[in-house]
Amino acid sequence: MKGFLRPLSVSRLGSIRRYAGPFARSKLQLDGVKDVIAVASGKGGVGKSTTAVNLAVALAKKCNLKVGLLDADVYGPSVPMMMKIDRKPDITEDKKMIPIENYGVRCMSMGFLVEQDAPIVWRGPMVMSALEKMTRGVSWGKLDILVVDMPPGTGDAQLTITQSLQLSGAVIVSTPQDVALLDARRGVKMFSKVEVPILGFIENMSCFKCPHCAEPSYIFGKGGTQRTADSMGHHFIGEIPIEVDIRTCSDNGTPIVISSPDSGVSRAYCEAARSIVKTLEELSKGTTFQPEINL
Ligand SMILES: Nc1ncnc2c1ncn2[C@@H]1O[C@H](COP(=O)(O)OP(=O)(O)OP(=O)(O)O)[C@@H](O)[C@H]1O
Repeated sequence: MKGFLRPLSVSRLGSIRRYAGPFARSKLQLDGVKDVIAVASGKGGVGKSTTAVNLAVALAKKCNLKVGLLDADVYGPSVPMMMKIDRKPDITEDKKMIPIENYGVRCMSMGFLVEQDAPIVWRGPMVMSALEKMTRGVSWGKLDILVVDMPPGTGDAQLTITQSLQLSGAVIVSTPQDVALLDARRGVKMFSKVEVPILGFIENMSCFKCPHCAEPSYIFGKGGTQRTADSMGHHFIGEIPIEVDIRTCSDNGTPIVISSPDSGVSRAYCEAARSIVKTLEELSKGTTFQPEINL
């Protein structure tokens, strides 16, 4: 798999010019890292971190890739708990942090650097500097994919990441609920503005299957994410149901892909991981289509 290279159309060049403002600086390519993908959601609490963690583990364990996980959600870092890591990173001689590995994934999170229950009450510039440290200041080593768990929303921190890191693409996570999908659309537009291809949508919490009679309940609505992806001309990667085990495994620090690798949900995460790898390969060969979006 190679880093993403895409010829720019005239209209895309136009949108670059529009955004050649204060953020216009060369994007950081992390040494030895082939692809960097963002896992994002417009709305908070839709399961973006859960998805990022399970995808990262699936990419490492099922696709046999060298994988890193950057928890860029500086205000609410979840990776330390979800990946069961509770120590501080070691530092190299040239003062770079060494990511901490668990379940075959090299992780870095603001949560490694602050006390677990300490509130992170930073203003914009501090967030920017923290993000800078967690990207440029980390010795990632050789990686096939670095998965970035983005902060929710489309504000300063998200823009900084999308404009300073050379992202190969973004995965959009949403529940099927209209209010989440509205924010997901905003997220897609943000990535389009900064020329980051959308790898596809994942629907999280798609339905709840009754453990007694297996009757599905569509708590947040049915099929909304697929419809949104279709309407925007993007790929629908797949759906993950709402299951108690997903939540308990996350809380225990053993992602479900590790604790129940043969479960239907784990298979769904692995399929999603394979689909993402395939799309990255197609993007690197220039054989996939990215729709133009009216911004
Ligand atoms: N498919 C699922 N089934 C059951 N619980 C889930 C599922 N996905 C996520 N959760 C639970 O929902 C809560 C929110 O998930 P998560 O922290 O991944 O969301 P997020 O979008 O990253 O949130 P934030 O906006 O705070 O970053 C967590 O308690 C998580 O364990």
